[in-house]
Amino acid sequence: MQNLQLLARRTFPALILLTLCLMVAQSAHPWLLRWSGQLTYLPFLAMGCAALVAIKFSRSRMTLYCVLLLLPYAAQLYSGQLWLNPDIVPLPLLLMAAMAWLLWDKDRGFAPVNALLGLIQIGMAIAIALLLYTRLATLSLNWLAPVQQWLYPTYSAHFSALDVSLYAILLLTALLRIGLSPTNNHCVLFVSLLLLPLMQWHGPHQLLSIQISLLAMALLLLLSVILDSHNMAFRDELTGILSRRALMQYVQTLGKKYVVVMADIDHFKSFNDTYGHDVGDQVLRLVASRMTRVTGGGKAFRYGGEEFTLIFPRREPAQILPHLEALREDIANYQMVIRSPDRPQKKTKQTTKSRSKKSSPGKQNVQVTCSFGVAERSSKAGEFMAVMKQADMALYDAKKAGRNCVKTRT
Ligand SMILES: Nc1nc2c(ncn2[C@@H]2O[C@H](COP(=O)(O)OP(=O)(O)OP(=O)(O)O)[C@@H](O)[C@H]2O)c(=O)[nH]1
Repeated sequence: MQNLQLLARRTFPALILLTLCLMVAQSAHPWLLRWSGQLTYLPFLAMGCAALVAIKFSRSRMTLYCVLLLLPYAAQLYSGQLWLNPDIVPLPLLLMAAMAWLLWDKDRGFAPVNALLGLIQIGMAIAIALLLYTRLATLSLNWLAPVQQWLYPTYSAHFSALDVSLYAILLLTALLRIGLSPTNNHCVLFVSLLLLPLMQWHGPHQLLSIQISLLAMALLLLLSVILDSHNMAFRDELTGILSRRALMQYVQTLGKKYVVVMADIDHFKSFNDTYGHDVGDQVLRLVASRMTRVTGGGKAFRYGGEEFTLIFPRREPAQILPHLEALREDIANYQMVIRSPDRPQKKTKQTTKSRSKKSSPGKQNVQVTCSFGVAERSSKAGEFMAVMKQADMALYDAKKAGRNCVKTRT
């Protein structure tokens, strides 16, 4: 479910942009037509820039995608409608097979051996698709009759029923991949795949549509690299929430009134010792996701280790305490379902308040608690670091008071 939400969030804006571009191209506004002659080389330039940035960021797949997307465009410019010749297999379809294959692979970088491996993979994917296509094209595929009927008469000059079926299969495999791993990178690569059927379609203003879509795609590819780099810099890798670096940048924007909360998972060391580091990581992710749901205008960051920082701008401690209590209870009452650790559990003395009970096989329900220390910016503690120190001392008070509670320092 979470994957689907991510997928939709990361794919729809790109799809909408591409659709708008196509609509603009199809409108064939006289102004656009006047400029269309100048657009011939722009897609090469834009995709070339995207490829260079991708190389800089070691995105080997993205670089290959840029090249593969330009191939049918170049073929169209320089050799006419190569793929409409019935003796020749559609080039975009073959390239889509290579791109769908690459989507399942990982970025291999540009070391000569890896680059060679990448090229061999592309060659193999194209060869297999070519073989399949030529074999299937000779068979009588009666079961494709409904597709053929649907194509006739609008699209049959451009796509055979076999083409449409293979495009659909390739798109589904690509969709499955991004469904399983909806990273920014995968989503934008998936959207670029969708341009390939367009390259085979030979309708009105096709060249203009391809040119504008390629320009938009180059922009999207560039944006995805920037977004991913931003995420790497400002999001915590393990939990996905904002990181300490993001916190330090955020505090620059704070006014004169705010509250800082330091939160810490109780007895996390013994939790790690009991269940293993991997389960500890799962718990950190779960606690982090609860922290981000804090109400009352708070913003959550992972400070480091099992410590989190919450910032409440323009608030006083009295205003946020009910929200912190709600968060503390929410975490304490939450039955976290974790995958059982592979390694056998060590018998440890029950110093931890983390309780566990068996649920379904392979899964366990565990509960963890957190302690919170609160401090506000005041004339005594004017600098952010001083306020944070106060919050840290309040956290220490909470630990001393038995944990799973909220303490305030003024
Ligand atoms: N699994 C996992 N453990 C981490 C991570 N970062 C820090 N830790 C562990 O968190 C534990 C922190 O333990 P302590 O600082 O002793 O605190 P505690 O056991 O939570 O005890 P109290 O804070 O006093 O309640 C250490 O065992 C660290 O190894 C992480 O990213 N993943």
